[in-house]
Amino acid sequence: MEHTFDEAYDSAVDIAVQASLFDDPTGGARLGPLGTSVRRRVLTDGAWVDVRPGWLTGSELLFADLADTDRPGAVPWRAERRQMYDRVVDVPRLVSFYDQDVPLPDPLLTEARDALSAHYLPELGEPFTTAGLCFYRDGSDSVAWHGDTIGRSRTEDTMVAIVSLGAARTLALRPRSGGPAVRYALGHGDLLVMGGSCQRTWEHAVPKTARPTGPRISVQFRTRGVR
Ligand SMILES: O=C(O)CCC(=O)C(=O)O
Ligand SMILES: [Fe+2]
Repeated sequence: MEHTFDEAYDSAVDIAVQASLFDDPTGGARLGPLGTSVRRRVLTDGAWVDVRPGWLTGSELLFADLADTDRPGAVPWRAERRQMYDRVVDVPRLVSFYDQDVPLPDPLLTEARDALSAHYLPELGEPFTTAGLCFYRDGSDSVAWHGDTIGRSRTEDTMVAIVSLGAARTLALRPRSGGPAVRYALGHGDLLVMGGSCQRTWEHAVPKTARPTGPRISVQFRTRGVR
């Protein structure tokens, strides 16, 4: 029997995928190095953004686990109302917050947090301790313009590290002092870190989109006493 190159290639890929799913409890998800693969963009007013595209690869199973509400240890997703400045607003997305010392819902998230803590320790001076998870079910889920200014971040510089899973969504940032927004399309496995004065001097948002969009989960790692 003759095989074309493509058929032979396809079956080899099938076997490789099945083998990795079978052998590896993470389903083949991997964190790449940080180091010099992280690119910094300096914004105005002492704010900056670091981006590391594709930091996490092969994370389809991780996404499915975080989205699955029936499995043991499932993420306790809840609808959110949030105090923003002087108002309480409806936030159309699901959230879950893992405080310091609460085990994260997947060992890969613990690995990610620890890798971020190690990479940023010289500059940040403290580890990332908490994880906020957000679930944007489709393009009509979003988060309005805000800074993460609850706690020390109201007055102090800090870092918020976001790992994005699932469908790509835009994370937009704009200076509070006025001026153009900057936009990042955050796709599967991308890392974005907001640093310096970013929470105080800039705002960020995940805008709604009319384009058909699959679900996205974002994981935000923060330091102690920062929301
Ligand atoms: O989903 C994101 O990437 C951003 C979430 C966010 O800004 C927040 O929860 O404070
Ligand atoms: Fe935020």
